[in-house]
Amino acid sequence: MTGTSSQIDVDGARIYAIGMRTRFRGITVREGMLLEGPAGWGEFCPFTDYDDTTSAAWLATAIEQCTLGWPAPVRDRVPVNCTVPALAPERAREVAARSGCGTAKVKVADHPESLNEDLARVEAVRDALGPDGAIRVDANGAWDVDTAAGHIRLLDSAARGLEYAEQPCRSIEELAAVRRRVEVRIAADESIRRAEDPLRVAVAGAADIAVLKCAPLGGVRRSLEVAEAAGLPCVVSSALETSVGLAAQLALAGALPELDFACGLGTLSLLDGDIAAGADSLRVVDGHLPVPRTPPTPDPGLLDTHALTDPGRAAWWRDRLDRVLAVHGDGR
Ligand SMILES: O=C(O)CCC(=O)C1=CC=C[C@@H](O)[C@@H]1C(=O)O
Ligand SMILES: [Mg+2]
Repeated sequence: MTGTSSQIDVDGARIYAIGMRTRFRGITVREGMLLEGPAGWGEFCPFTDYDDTTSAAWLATAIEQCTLGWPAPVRDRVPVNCTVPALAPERAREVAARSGCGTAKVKVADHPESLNEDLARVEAVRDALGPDGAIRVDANGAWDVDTAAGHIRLLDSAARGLEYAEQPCRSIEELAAVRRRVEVRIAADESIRRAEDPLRVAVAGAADIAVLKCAPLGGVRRSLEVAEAAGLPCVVSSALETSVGLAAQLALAGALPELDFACGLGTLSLLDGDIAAGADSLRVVDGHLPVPRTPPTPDPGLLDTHALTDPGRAAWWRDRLDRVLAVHGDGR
């Protein structure tokens, strides 16, 4: 079941540009579009380097949100991790300590010579969380198998125990090889969201945990199907959305039958502002986020504050939406 794009107010789409507090994934300004439909607002924010075919899944997620809403959740709130970008140890310690989260995801392998910085960062985060905290690392596919096996062992001792290592290498075959060589659990992220067939990860024995992001998978309903077919414990993780798009990710986390790990959804703090206000703004409290039943409504003042004003960029987004609507093609 999907809604149709003909129900969206394309001309009324709003475009935002919000600065990042720390450069993340090479991004310093996050841009995206907010679309209104009969069920509320949805967010269309594929990263600017994604092509139209890849972006069609992001549009399907926004269309689901603003035309249909989501399946009923089985929980009211979700534990979340704090996300620690590739920062110096002092800043990393502060981010983890201030977050109020018992779990931290630490970015590693930011550049080829990063090992010593990575080790110092996870030590600092362990210091901030104390012995009961959980630490996971994310290498975004940067290592080859030998490097991954070596670095994961060293990071595991520096962290005094890693909860898991996310996407140490690029390919499914490499993930499977690393998984055979280390004791630490392996989570697949890009291997699931960029795959033609996300289920190959489980079949190939490449991961212990599946990271799900509903925007690249094409919506909450589709992600629930992937979770069921994968048969792995799942972690829902954000795509750096405002609260409007984060709400869909939380709807997914809220509807998963089992949720054994904290989710990577505490990312609003990486942005220098939000589009939703008050209780609609999904800021972490006591290491948790609520599961919204309906999409948050953008705040009119914040839509103006964060409106993308560069006419060239605005035209680029409007053209992109038109092209991706054509790819999505549901009879509009
Ligand atoms: O999972 C988290 O803690 C935060 C989200 C996060 O890390 C990511 C969001 C968006 C793009 C990705 O490069 C990145 C990831 O790899 O998981
Ligand atoms: Mg990841």
